[in-house]
Order: sequence, then C-alpha cells, then structure tokens
Amino acid sequence: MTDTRVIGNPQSGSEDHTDRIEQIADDRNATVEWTEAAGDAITLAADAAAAGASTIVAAGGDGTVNEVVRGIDRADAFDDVTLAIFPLGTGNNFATQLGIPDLETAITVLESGERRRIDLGWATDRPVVNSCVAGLTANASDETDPELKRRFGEVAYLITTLRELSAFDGLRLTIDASDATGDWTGEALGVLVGNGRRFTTDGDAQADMEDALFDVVVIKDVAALDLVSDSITERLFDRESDHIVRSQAPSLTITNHDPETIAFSLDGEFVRERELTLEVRPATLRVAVGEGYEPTPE
Ligand SMILES: Nc1ncnc2c1ncn2[C@@H]1O[C@H](COP(=O)(O)OP(=O)(O)OP(=O)(O)O)[C@@H](O)[C@H]1O
Repeated sequence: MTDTRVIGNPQSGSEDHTDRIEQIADDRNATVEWTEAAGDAITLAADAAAAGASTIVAAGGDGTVNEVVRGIDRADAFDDVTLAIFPLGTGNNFATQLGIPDLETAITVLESGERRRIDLGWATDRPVVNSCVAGLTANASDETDPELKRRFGEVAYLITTLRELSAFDGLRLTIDASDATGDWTGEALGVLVGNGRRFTTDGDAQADMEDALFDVVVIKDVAALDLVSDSITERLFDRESDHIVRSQAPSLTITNHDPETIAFSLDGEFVRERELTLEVRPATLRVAVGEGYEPTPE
C-alpha cells in the first residue's frame, strides 16, 4: 500500500493512538503524517494527493475527515483519490454512517472494503461531508458531553444549547430551496442539513448519500418541549412531531432576517454568516465503505 497515506490528528478523541496507528501503517507500508495544529490536515492531504497518493486515510474525528476532504479538493483530485477513515475522534458520526464504527473494521475496509462515489455537500467554498447545523449552537461546543457527541454528532451542540437555555424566541429564518418544495419562512430554533446523516429519533440514521439531495429538518416552535428530558431527540425528530418540518433539496440558502450573523456548524466547525448557500455535488467523493453502509437506506 505504498500509495496510501495516513493523515492523523494526534489530539482526536481521548486516548493516545499514535503508536497503534504507526504500527498499523508500518505493517502495510503506508506513510503516516501527524497534524500539529488545526488546518494542517488540509495541506497534508493536498500534498499527498498532488504527490499521487491513491488512498488517503483520515485518522481522527469528523473534523479531520472534513479537513482531508478539503485537501483533496484543493489538489483537485476527487477523481484520483479514495478517502478511507480510521475513526479516532470523539464523535465519529460520518465514519459510522459509512459502516466504519471502529478501528478494526476500518482496517478491513481499507484493505478490502467496497469503494463508492458519494455526494458531497458544499457551503460556499468548503465541503460539508456529514452535516450542517444552523442556529443556536454558537457557544456550546466546549460544554458538549462526549457521549452525546458520539451518539448525535454535531446535533449534540444543538441539544446542549437547548438544555442551557431557559427562554429563546427563535431565529427568524428563510429557507430558499432550489426545487421550492422545501421553501420555508418562520421562527426556528435551528435548521439541520444532512448529507451523510439523517436526523431521526435514534440519532444515528444514515442518509442516502447517493441521491444528490440533502435531508433538511427545521426545528420550530419548541415552547412545548421539555428541553431537559433525556428523550429530547425523540421529541425533536419524531416523524409525527409538530415541531419539525422535513424536506429534501439539492441546494438551499438559509438566511437570517435580522442583520446579524448566526452560527453554522459545518461538520462540527463553526462559522458565522448571515446567509449560507448549501449545494450538493453528486457522486463526488470516492470512499471506502464498510458492510453496514447502505447505498439506498430506507
Ligand atoms: N495537532 C492538532 N492540535 C490541535 N488541534 C488539531 C490538531 N490537528 C487537528 N486539529 C483540529 O481538531 C479538530 C477536531 O479534531 P477531530 O475531529 O479529529 O477530533 P474530535 O474533535 O475528537 O472528534 P469529532 O470531531 O469527531 O468529535 C479538527 O477539526 C482540527 O481543526
């Protein structure tokens, strides 16, 4: 596997995994490079792709995966490079959606897993691999419980924020969907846009990543919700709930009516914008997937 490069975040998750990853890579003749700061995986992945790597393994959490994908984009190498993942983060939500729940499975998938070409979300100039959460997630990232993050990915930030709030009037938002069926205006707590995941009561459902569509959920009117309940996600994402509006769209623009910016979490990294346009680029990212991956989930 001489054309395989492993790009790892030594800070991901809670355990020191560097020796183990070095060993796994060494056994397979793959090169490992470790990041030293946020953003490094972008450059390392771009350099690896430019040097002709055919497989790049993102060893870390969802944030590291996102950076590696940005690097592949920077090298304009989506046609040439396959992404594999060693899930080492706190919330490996995207890896889990690809049927890669743990490192053992990840090694098997790297060696013999099926290769698929999946959709990639785009927010202005950067990829959204798994999901974008808009709304009340501005300051919650540090306080978010790792178990919650493991189960719900970046939706955990929203849940944490909801729990910290005693009163909130909502944001007045407009969603302008390209096919118009998902157009919406009103007071919302947040908008969840999934490429790799869907937002369901069990917190963990894989989206159809090959349908050229985002799954969009608007959370509105939560006055009646018990925000401290453990079953908050069931209440939030119940199909029958009056609190949510579901739609699908190949692209959409989310705009805040107030002149201020709002927080958008893109695969767990926060940016502030007043308006953000998200677009699906179909069948863009080559990925190695596990047996649990469903090309067309129900
Ligand atoms: N060497 C480093 N030191 C500090 N921060 C880093 C380093 N390398 C990467 N980062 C930053 O850490 C962020 C989070 O990393 P990553 O996603 O791998 O782990 P995690 O937070 O444990 O897992 P998850 O994002 O799945 O919850 C990345 O988005 C990246 O910007």
